[in-house]
Amino acid sequence: MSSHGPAVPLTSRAGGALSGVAHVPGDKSISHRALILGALSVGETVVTGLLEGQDVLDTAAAMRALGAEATRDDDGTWRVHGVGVGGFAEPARVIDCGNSGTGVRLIMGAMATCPITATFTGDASLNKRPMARVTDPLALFGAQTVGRAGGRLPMTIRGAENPVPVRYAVPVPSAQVKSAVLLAGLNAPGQTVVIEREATRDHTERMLAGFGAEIVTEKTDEGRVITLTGRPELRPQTIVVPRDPSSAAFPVCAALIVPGSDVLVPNIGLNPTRAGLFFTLQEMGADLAFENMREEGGEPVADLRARYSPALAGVEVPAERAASMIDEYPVLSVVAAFATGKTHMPGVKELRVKESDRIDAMATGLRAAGIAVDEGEDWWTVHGRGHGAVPGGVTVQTHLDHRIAMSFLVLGLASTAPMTVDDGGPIATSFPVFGPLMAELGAVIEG
Ligand SMILES: O=C(O)C1=C[C@@H](OP(=O)(O)O)[C@@H](O)[C@H](O)C1
Ligand SMILES: C=C(OP(=O)(O)O)C(=O)O
Repeated sequence: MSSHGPAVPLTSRAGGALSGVAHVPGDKSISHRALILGALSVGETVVTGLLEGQDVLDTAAAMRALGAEATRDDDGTWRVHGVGVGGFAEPARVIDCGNSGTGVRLIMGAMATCPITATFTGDASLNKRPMARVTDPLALFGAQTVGRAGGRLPMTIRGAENPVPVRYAVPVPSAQVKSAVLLAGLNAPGQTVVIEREATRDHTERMLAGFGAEIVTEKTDEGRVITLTGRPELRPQTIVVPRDPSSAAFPVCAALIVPGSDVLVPNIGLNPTRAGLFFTLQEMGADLAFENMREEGGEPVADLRARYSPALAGVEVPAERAASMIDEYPVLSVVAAFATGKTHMPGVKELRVKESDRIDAMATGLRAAGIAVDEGEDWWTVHGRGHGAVPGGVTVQTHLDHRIAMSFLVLGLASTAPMTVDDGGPIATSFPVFGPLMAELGAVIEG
């Protein structure tokens, strides 16, 4: 949906220890992919634990617009009746992906090798984000695109009538670009090869294999070389979506900085291509444990236990870890404010093209809250003040960015004075139960 109604200011304040069990919702990345691959298989895919955030609901609506069925049972189970690889129907209306880069980029990939035309749009944030990174490789398959200047939405894609397979080295570390190319490759006869220098989240590869596609990943000097054989018959699956590590990050980080806290966040997906934040927090001295490590539905899963950590210290976050924690830098920068010393975060240019320019949004808000931040095009450094020494006491702008909103609300739970965000509405895109879940732990967040 392109807009979420009037702005919803929210204020958080220090109100005592956080404790209890936080059941965060399903993984956003896996939820999008479950709907899209379900729509591309023949028969019924059953999904439990799907994230019912607006980003994913917009992808479900898009799958319906393209001819698949996607329905929800009363108990929250989702059923997708797919149309098969290459079977998408031409949508009668513009496809509105709301706030979701993942949704629009993966769907553009999936339709680009079908002989249909579709027009995509999004909200004010999504319509500013770069799409050429996806439409450039899609053109190699034979798709044609007309969009706004700079490769921005709204944008119309005419899918290739006779798609050809592609060999493509992804120029930026992006799972969305990699996934768009692989999904386009599904309906191209022959082998599509995607090469990525830095490993990004591999849910598309894992799930394609689960649906029965022939897909092989080799580690070479060039990086990861992923080869997909086109035109498979995808077999419908039963998918149990693990809980989202990117959402778990918020109660975990809050527990580390609020004195006396002890929080358990169960069943969190810990795919190594997603878990970088938790290792970084441990390096900073966080009291964070992975309990009950196991494998569920092809993904590693654990229960996270986070306790107040009075002696956090700033660290150098290795640039090569960036892709595995790219969405977690905003909340890491909040923890860094409560640590002593500098936390330096290099190799993070991609943060500038998310729902907002996340380096700019966080640096501006942190400075207003009394924390020194240095920044360059692809790095930033937070100068921590330590526990009890973060002033807060300001209103910050969230720029239609859910992670900026949640990060500053976490900061306000431990700063000297309360923090207000101008608009908490976008939180519903990825973590619709953030407010009640944090309240249940004892957090004071008021509208
Ligand atoms: O593939 C995905 O599900 C995602 C990939 C990442 O984006 P990029 O591919 O742009 O890095 C991430 O920021 C986003 O939240 C989800
Ligand atoms: C970057 C994000 O999402 P997307 O790119 O799907 O909008 C995010 O959820 O932090």
